[in-house]
Amino acid sequence: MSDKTFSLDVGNDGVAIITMDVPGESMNTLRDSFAAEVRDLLGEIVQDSSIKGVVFTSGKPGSFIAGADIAMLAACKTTDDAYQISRGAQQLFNELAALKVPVVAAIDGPCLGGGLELALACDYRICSDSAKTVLGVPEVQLGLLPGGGGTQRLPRLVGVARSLDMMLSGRQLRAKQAKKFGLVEETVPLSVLVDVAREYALKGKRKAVKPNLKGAEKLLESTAFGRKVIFDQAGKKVLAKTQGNYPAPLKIIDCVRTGLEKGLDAGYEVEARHFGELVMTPESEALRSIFFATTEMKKESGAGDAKPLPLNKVMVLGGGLMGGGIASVTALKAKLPARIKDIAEPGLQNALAYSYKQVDKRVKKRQMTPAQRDKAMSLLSTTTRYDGIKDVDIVVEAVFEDLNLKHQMVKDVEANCGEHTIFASNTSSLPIGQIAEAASRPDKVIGLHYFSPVEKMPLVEVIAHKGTSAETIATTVAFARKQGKTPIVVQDGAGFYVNRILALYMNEAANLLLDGEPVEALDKALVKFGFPVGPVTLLDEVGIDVGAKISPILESELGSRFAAPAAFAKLLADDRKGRKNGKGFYQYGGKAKGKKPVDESVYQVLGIQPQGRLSQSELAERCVVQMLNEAVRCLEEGIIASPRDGDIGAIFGIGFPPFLGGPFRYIDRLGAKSLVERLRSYQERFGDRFAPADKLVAMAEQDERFYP
Ligand SMILES: C[C@H](O)CC(=O)SCCNC(=O)CCNC(=O)[C@H](O)C(C)(C)COP(=O)(O)OP(=O)(O)OC[C@H]1O[C@@H](n2cnc3c(N)ncnc32)[C@H](O)[C@@H]1OP(=O)(O)O
Repeated sequence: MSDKTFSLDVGNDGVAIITMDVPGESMNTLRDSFAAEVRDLLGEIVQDSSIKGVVFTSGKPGSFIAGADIAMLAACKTTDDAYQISRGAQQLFNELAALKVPVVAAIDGPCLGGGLELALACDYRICSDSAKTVLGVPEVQLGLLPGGGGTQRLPRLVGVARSLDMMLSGRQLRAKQAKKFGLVEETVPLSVLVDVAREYALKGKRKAVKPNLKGAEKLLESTAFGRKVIFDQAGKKVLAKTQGNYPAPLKIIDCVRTGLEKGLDAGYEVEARHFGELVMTPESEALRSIFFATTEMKKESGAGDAKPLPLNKVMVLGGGLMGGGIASVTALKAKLPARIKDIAEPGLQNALAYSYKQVDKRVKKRQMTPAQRDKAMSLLSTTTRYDGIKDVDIVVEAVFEDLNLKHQMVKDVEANCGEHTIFASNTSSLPIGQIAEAASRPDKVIGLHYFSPVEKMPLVEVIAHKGTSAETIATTVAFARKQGKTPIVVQDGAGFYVNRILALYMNEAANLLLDGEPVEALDKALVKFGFPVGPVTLLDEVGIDVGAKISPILESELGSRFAAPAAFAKLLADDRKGRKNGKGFYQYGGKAKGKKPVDESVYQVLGIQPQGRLSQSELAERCVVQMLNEAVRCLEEGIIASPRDGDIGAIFGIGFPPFLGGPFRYIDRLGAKSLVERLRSYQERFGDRFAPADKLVAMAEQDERFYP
């Protein structure tokens, strides 16, 4: 194996092919140490007068370049280290762009971040139409900005508004969309990719780069005033979305603006400066940690060396919202046949309609063809009886939260399915060990807890009870992954991990409400803190009745700190269930989308006078410290295996602010000692529900951290 990353091959037609293939890696990423090798090749090209054009391609099938090596960025010790990386990339790409002969990027697979910036420095970009081909600048999701000249080249190629959309969202465009955006010249089948790129390489140097804009878009972008409107709007949108918690987006806007107002040199300089600053921020460190954690988790079986069993056929019990969602991701994402069973036809029709809606949405967005939709739907079948299921590999039950009913399901499945069939329960509150008591093969019983809406929420908890076999765990983890989920394996116990930490946070919000803090003030405070929605909105969404059902289970299993405030019973007595029956903390009558007004009559029902006394930060802190403390208890009790799993679980399951990196990273940032002090001061004022976890106290005494 060659120890070189780049090779040069000049064809008889005078086209030189540069192939990038980082030795020993599954994916190409860019490192500053490659610069010398690339410069040597560029020197050779300049020297060779027979070369008429260059094609830049990858030697790894299905992987162009996934961006700069994130580990290299994480290793930066100072702002200047990161500034130099950005400057180095800009210079190298400028040298590539300055070649006298045309350069064409032939793209197959991910072309992201620095990879796209390299492609942008080429005269032409041709990409394959393969499903793996995606183009984008996802740096913002790492708390960064495109630091290889992307903030300057992208707006000049696709326009200001489109480039801001790409850079501020970090979204990845598929081949067709990339063509529409003017990002690539052509999308072609992989088999002819390099041939077409060769033809472009012989076309001559590209003269001018101009975005392909029409109508109002063109008009707006062609004047300084119009561009100012775009920047101002983007800035406002960013602040509303990020609540000022993420520094990268505003810096991205600044780079684009500077470059367009003051010229390329000023633009490159500000890009590198901001890039250097961002790499060293705690927000970027936290966001990078999520990338490292999820990449690591993709390789884990969830049960040591255990290997997953093959999965060919799935059954879903219950055609409700959860069952429908589970069947839908099984067919659509995992591409496995799923048989849905319900006691009555209407449930089955609902489940099918639900799945159809999901796939049809994708057809409307042109992410799928009608034929692909029909193929996905053909994987779903329905039944009201246990028939045609002898060979199913896994049954996911999503019926009512009733232990007797679940016991019956276990028995039915054992009687009708094969010896190897796994019984996975989507319970959100019942201990899996109790469900397994009805099983003659308890090693095949496991929990598989999805979050609603199933197709959107990325997390699942895989819950092993004491008797679950390692093979069952590994198979269930593999199944969840096929469905596009990030699974964390947790131990059995009331509320498992996610609902357990969420319950205490929600209870504290309820306590604050009963102390007279207004509904909007609470929701605003936690949204400002970084959660996607506030706790009161969340309770309305989840259902006040659902919360009321779970609380007593948690209280009896885990202790009085889980007791829901007694006054909440009055809400149910007033038939307030939340959004589902149009009656909760907010009003749901109006047709208008967006923010709903608070239903002020709720204060009367609860017997309180709303009167905001506490600051936003105190409101947020009181709820959040409860969540942090309980997360530590879960680690202490072995409910979660590691701080990493606890962080990913909270971010993907609840929307814990990603820029804080999860509860455990956030505790490290606060310091265990300072958290214990805050908890103790609340404990003195409000009682033992704030008593700090033993592990936290011990860590505070030893001045320890969860992460090195
Ligand atoms: C100066 C520049 O502007 C700065 C930058 O470019 S910052 C980087 C921007 N790029 C990104 O954020 C892309 C990050 N990568 C991804 O999103 C995904 O890996 C992907 C969509 C490319 C592929 O996903 P998937 O097929 O599921 O493969 P995945 O398991 O994630 O990755 C495969 C391998 O590539 C590695 N990898 C992918 N992108 C990487 C990156 N940018 N840096 C370091 N390693 C990377 C992964 O760690 C993994 O390594 P392993 O095989 O040793 O575990």
